Amino acid sequence: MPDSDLTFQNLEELKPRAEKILSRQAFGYYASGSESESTLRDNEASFKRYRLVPRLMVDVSKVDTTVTLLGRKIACPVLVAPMAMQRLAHSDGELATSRAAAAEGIPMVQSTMGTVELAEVRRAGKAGPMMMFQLYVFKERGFVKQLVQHAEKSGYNAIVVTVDAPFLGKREADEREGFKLPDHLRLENLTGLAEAARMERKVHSKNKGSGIALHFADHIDPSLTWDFIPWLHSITRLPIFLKGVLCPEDAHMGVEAGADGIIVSNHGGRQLDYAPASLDALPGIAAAVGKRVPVLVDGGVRRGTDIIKALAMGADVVLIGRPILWGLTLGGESGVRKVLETIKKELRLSMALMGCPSIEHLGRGMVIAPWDQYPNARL
Ligand SMILES: Cc1cc2nc3c(=O)[nH]c(=O)nc-3n(C[C@H](O)[C@H](O)[C@H](O)COP(=O)(O)O)c2cc1C
Ligand SMILES: CCCCC(=O)C(=O)O
Repeated sequence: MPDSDLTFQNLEELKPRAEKILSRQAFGYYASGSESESTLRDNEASFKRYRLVPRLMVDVSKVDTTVTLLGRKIACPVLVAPMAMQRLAHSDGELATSRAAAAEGIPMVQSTMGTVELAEVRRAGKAGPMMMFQLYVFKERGFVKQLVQHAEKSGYNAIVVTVDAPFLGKREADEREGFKLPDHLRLENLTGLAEAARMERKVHSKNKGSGIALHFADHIDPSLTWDFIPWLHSITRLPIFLKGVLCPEDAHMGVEAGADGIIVSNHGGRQLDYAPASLDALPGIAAAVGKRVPVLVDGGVRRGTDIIKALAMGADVVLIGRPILWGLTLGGESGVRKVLETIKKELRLSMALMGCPSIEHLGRGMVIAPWDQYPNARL
């Protein structure tokens, strides 16, 4: 597939361009949310509801976007969100994303459901600051143990357990299109295991409806409870982040159960429709966590100003999902690099315009919610 023209101004213009290149099945799988896609739309819409109040007369001749996560310095407070099946977008798939993220000094989170084997993806990103492995919890715990320990040995620096998916959400585009993984691709982390052969058949199955939803229902454990976290700690030394938290009480229970990080997320609007927009859920969760562990957020981050809003409202780092897949579709490694470069540049300029020479200058007072008063407003 020839790489297309990589002149673009911003991340918001990429989706229609990727749609022209991808198959209907692949675009539907990547772009869609669940049911009426209310949460999917609300993720981006929520960022647009908040306003920023710049501060003036601060020396912003130098702007430092770096932050520290798990003791490692990263180029800016951004991670590449875990996303399955990246070879649907480009033949280099996860390898391209991993190289691009490393070159930009940004950590990638690798999905369990990758189409390149996890150790290869880690090797491709060895020049980067770190990588995390996203875990889906299979009913077969022996398999989970093997997967996690393999990720640890391969050099991943943290485990991200996705806790919002006891079943896959009802994604009607996938049902309509009968979404399956094409025959030339494999879920490479699941091969070589007895269990995997049966799973693979399901993912490629000729059954009507979404192949991945069927796979999920068969093999992912919907009985997961908080005692899973101490068990996971018992089989790995890696820090454990929980992804998919939307309720302050769950954030608190997660930290009590031993989580080393909380990711506020509604899975890009792909799980429970009418779940709150991630940004709206964030302040309550940040308050409940109370700086005991890092708080991350994803869903709808498309602009440098979105990163500023999320950080000012209590996040330490954001994750970016779909725009990475659109960049990968357009131009493989170069496409992903351009996406990350673009948002980094926007972040740097907006920080300067906000009067923030470094990330710790960002605070709640700089963001106005629709229900807040403007500073010193006279009614
Ligand atoms: C195509 C696609 C595949 C995804 N696969 C996974 C996955 O394997 N594991 C996971 O925890 N989240 C997965 N997610 C959710 C993302 O990690 C992230 O929460 C979401 O996409 C962020 O929202 P955004 O796309 O609006 O930036 C996936 C999202 C998309 C769009
Ligand atoms: C079977 C792959 C599921 C990946 C996922 O989490 C998603 O599509 O949202």
